[in-house]
Amino acid sequence: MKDAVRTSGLFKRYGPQIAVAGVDLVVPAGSFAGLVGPNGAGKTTTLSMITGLLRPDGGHAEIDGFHVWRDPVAVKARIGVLPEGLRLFERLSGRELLLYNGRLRGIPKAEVERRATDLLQLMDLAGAADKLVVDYSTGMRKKIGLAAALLHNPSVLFLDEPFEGVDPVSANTLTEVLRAFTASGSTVIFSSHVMDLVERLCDWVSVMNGGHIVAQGPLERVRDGRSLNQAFLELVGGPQTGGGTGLTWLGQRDTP
Ligand SMILES: Nc1ncnc2c1ncn2[C@@H]1O[C@H](COP(=O)(O)OP(=O)(O)OP(=O)(O)O)[C@@H](O)[C@H]1O
Repeated sequence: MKDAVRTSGLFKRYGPQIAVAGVDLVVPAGSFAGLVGPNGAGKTTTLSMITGLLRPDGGHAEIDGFHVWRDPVAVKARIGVLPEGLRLFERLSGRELLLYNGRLRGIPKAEVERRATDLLQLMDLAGAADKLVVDYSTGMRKKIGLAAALLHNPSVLFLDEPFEGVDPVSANTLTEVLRAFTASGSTVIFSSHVMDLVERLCDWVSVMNGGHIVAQGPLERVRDGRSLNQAFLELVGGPQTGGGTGLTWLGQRDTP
């Protein structure tokens, strides 16, 4: 199977802090892939380097066989990105935001209008299409961000924590959209801390810890007969507290 994403020795350092320590990430085309890891594992830094938002200090990354830093235009035409801390044009309405993004991507006006209407409908945002983005809720922002990332029909979609702050109904809508997207042969890669969600959605998992990939492959192989949560805890090694929190004062009350 062709790989949608392949990195080799990807490396990034911030001063003395090594954020990504030589990552070989592989995601086969058509996968619904989860990138998981504890806080500070290097997930966002890795995704930023693969999507061309951050220049690596070493190693390289390919998308659909195109080199991210040598062939940025070909890569950017193929990817959709929903980054962490999404910045949107707040003074545009949801519809205007999509039309603007589509025109920037070079899609003819009539076609952008058709796609924008379809996506607003699908994301349950048709009623808020003419409302300014600044007045959108967190979940609505995620949905319009995802619509903008899908508008040009990318072959690989990168999502950093797409379900954070999203209510269960909207999460269900996002899930259905993403499932339909991968069913058509496209690839989704998303970072998440929610193991149940990754276990439910993904057929491929990469686990990061301390800037390294510590496990990677089909979900069943990474789980290896355990729940993904258990596998994750064993792989990244939870804190050794002997079963307690060590906070002997927590919950203590002086009796009057
Ligand atoms: N701009 C920056 N300057 C300095 N250090 C940074 C910067 N960005 C990230 N780091 C450091 O790099 C490491 C990896 O961070 P990163 O945000 O990639 O982790 P993450 O896995 O996405 O974490 P989380 O799950 O908490 O979002 C962390 O130790 C972080 O402090």
